[in-house]
Amino acid sequence: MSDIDNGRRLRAVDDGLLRRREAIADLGDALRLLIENATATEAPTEELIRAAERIRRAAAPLGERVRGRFESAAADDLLGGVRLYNPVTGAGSAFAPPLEISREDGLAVGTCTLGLAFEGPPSYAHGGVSAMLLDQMLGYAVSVSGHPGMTGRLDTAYRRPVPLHTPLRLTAEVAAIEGRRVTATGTIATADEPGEVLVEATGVFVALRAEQAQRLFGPVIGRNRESRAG
Ligand SMILES: CCCCCCCCCC(=O)SCCNC(=O)CCNC(=O)[C@H](O)C(C)(C)COP(=O)(O)OP(=O)(O)OC[C@H]1O[C@@H](n2cnc3c(N)ncnc32)[C@H](O)[C@@H]1OP(=O)(O)O
Repeated sequence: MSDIDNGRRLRAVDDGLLRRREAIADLGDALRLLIENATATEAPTEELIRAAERIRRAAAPLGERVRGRFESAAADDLLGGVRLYNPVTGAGSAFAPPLEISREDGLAVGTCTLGLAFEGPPSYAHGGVSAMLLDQMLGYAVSVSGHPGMTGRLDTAYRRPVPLHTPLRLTAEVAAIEGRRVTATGTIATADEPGEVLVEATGVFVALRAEQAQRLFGPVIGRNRESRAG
């Protein structure tokens, strides 16, 4: 194959992957709308019955070709950090708020707005959801510090309830690196009052030894490499 043909082939692969990722994000948006509306709805009972039937019909074709536990999604790039179905940040996840994270002067900063699907105490976020957001924020800060690890411990202090339907601002940063242990801290506040901390967390992340990483993730990473090569 000539270089030109090869270049065209690679561009076609890139265009196909890009299109699939956009389609996954669009499906994720539709699912998140469905979940929020299904949680907030006060529509008549007959409408709920019809909706359940329509949703089952829409889900069926998606279930015809599915991946197993040890296969990463075709549109993901595990080693490149692209995880479209991450339950906190994934654009394709029906479950994710989704949380968007960026870096500002060495600080990880996250933004999201939680809907009624995340309600714990009436009109406020469930405490487990706050812990989930902070686990991701701290894990991100630890990962971009160049010392990735798994959460060994996550301590959360709930100072004030986290309001729903309110833009939130989250932060995280690495506080200490001691051998395989990395300690990170983070906060949740509203975007309007970033100085008033609603929830704060301290997490200890532990870097895996090579044999641990191989034992836990070997089957998935091996398949990911094979599919990239193919
Ligand atoms: C851009 C990408 C962003 C990605 C963000 C992802 C965020 C999400 C992250 C997660 O949610 S990870 C999933 C939840 N976590 C787990 O499932 C971890 C389950 N636990 C384990 O697999 C093991 O317990 C663990 C790997 C954490 C530690 O086991 P080891 O056998 O390697 O620990 P070891 O006993 O050798 O201890 C190593 C060091 O870590 C310390 N350590 C271990 N477990 C600890 C713990 N739980 N708390 C505090 N320190 C801990 C331990 O004291 C020791 O410190 P020193 O080296 O200073 O002596």
